[in-house]
Amino acid sequence: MTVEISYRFGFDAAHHFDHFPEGHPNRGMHGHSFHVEVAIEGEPDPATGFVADLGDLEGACGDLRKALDHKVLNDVPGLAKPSLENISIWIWKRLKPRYAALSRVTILRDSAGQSCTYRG
Ligand SMILES: Nc1nc2c(c(=O)[nH]1)N=C([C@H](O)[C@H](O)COP(=O)(O)OP(=O)(O)OP(=O)(O)O)CN2
Ligand SMILES: [Zn+2]
Repeated sequence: MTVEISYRFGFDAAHHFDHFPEGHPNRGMHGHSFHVEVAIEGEPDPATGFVADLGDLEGACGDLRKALDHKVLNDVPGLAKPSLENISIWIWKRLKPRYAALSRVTILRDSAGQSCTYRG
């Protein structure tokens, strides 16, 4: 029986988008609060009952949070264009080698009702 487990974390960060015209609020440096939900799908291991250890996943996400929180996202290596789309892909690339059964990375900007999901 396949189940999906997930872990959610938040971070606050700044970014800017150079493709918007001069004077547009998205062109200048501005900040957001983001939430990220990562999901792993699979069958529970009969020996443990776990698909993956959520404590271990929390640790892996903590490292990513450290790389993003209170940063200018454009300056984070690999995130020159820090859209929701590219942030979700950036997180996927860093978790997938450790979690082969990673099924989804969703990033949400709750305050604006916006989200993006990457499934590989
Ligand atoms: N497809 C995408 N479109 C846009 C993205 C994106 O990541 N993918 N991002 C933006 C900007 O980040 C923009 O700053 C979002 O602004 P807005 O929609 O006005 O949201 P708020 O400023 O209200 O968000 P708060 O965090 O509540 O301040 C634009 N388009
Ligand atoms: Zn923005």
